[in-house]
Order: sequence, then C-alpha cells, then structure tokens
Amino acid sequence: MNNSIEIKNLNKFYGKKQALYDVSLSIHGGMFGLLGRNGAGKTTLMKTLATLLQKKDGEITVCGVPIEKAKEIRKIIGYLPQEFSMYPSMKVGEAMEYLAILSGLSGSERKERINALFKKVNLTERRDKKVKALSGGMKRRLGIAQALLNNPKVLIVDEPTAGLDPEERVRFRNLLSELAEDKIVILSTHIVGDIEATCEDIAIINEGNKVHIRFIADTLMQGAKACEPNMEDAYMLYLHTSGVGEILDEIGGEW
Ligand SMILES: Nc1ncnc2c1ncn2[C@@H]1O[C@H](COP(=O)(O)OP(=O)(O)OP(=O)(O)O)[C@@H](O)[C@H]1O
Repeated sequence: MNNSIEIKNLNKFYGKKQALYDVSLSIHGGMFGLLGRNGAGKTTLMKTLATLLQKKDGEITVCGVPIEKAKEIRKIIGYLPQEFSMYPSMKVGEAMEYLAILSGLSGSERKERINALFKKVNLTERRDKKVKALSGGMKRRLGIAQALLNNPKVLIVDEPTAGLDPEERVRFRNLLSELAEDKIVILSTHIVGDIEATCEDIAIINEGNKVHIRFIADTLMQGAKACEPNMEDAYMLYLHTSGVGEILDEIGGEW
C-alpha cells in the first residue's frame, strides 16, 4: 500500500452544474493545503475523497485503494466536515465512547484509544462537560479526535479555522502539523495564512466552476536545496509566502 493520493481527470456535477473540471492532483505525506475562495469546489473535492459524494468520471486512489471501494477507503480516511456538530447534550467522553463503539473498536482498545486522543487534542479535562458547553476551538479539536478514532492514514479537514480566535487558530494549526508527521493531512481553507505557515505542498482551486490548480512545491524544494542548511526554514517560509502571493496575483481578486 503506497502513501499517496492520486487524482486523475476528476469531474463532478451537481445536476447540470459542473463543480470540478478535470482535476488532476498528487498528494503525498505531510500537510497539504487546498486553497480556494468560497464556492471554488474545495468541499466537493474533500467530500468526494471521503466517499460522501460520487464523482462523474476520473480516477482516484487513496494509498493504492480505488475510491470505488468505499468501505476500505473509510478505514483509511478520517474526515472533519466544515459543519461539524456532535450530540450537543451528551458529555464529551460519552459522545466519543459512542462513536468509538460505532466505529467497531473493542472494549480495552477503545478505552486506550480515547484516552490517548483526548490527551493529543488537549481535552482530557473536559471529558465530563457537555459537548454544547465547549468553545468553538474545543469543538473543532473534538472533531479531530473523532476523525482519528480509526487511526487513519489520511486526515481531511475542511475549513477548520473559520470563526476561531487567533490563539486557538495557532493551536489548531500546530495540532495538524503534529499529526502530519505520520499522516497525509489535507487542510482546505480560504485563509492564505492557514496554509503558508504550515503546509509543505499547496494547490489552489479557483473560479467556482472552473478548477485551476497549480503547484509550487517543486519550486519551493529547488529553492530550499540551493540555500545553506540553516537558512532552509526561513527560505521555505519566504518562498511559501511569495509563491502563494504570485499565484494569487495572477488569479486576481480579493483574498
Ligand atoms: N448540493 C449542491 N447542489 C448544487 N450545487 C452545489 C451543491 N454543493 C455545492 N454546489 C456548488 O458547487 C460549487 C462548489 O461548491 P463547494 O461547496 O465545493 O465550494 P467550496 O470551495 O467548498 O466553498 P465554501 O468554502 O463556501 O464551502 C459552488 O458553485 C456551489 O454553489
């Protein structure tokens, strides 16, 4: 089983409306940023990967598994949707327990996994609170915990930082970067700052119906290799910023 997502010539329609045009994309390990304005097609692409929508044509494989094998794909992918809500009147711990039972985790495995996930997302002390009493950022972190229940190889998060305060946004981005050490993490956002700080690879999806994706990863890597090792981090950041800026200028409009 390889560790990449390959998308070839993907088209998606809602009735007669075409939302994705011939998208081809290769996504490898680490953090991958999908940047696009509202209505660009990000959610459509994310939901198609998560097998919640069916494509019209094209090919998708996730870690070598064709997308048509939805049952297998759902074991590999964890998904945090844009509109995440979870049993508001349940306690945080009970809600996770319930979801863990639904995802087929056995007794001892379940307890261990839930404890580890609460620790990872820093919610251990909130286990006895009701879900509805959590702040927006905490709810988002709970969403990540539920998406990780099956220890997926791929984590997809759709617009996760909308509405978060700056401190919680940074905390959330750091959590995703940590998870990307041993997973493919796909972060979809319309906020340039979310991806330039954290993503190793970026694609831009543009213009509502027309999809227009560009990579800057190769340029980034060539630039970084040409630098002194101790300059690498600073140079990567610079290239991320200027690379994204140039592409956005080319596309035009407000970002
Ligand atoms: N169920 C639907 N029926 C018809 N058109 C849809 C449907 N869902 C999305 N669309 C259209 O498809 C296009 C892409 O929508 P999508 O939600 O994927 O964009 P997005 O980049 O995720 O935007 P946002 O950040 O606002 O959610 C838009 O033009 C949208 O209006």
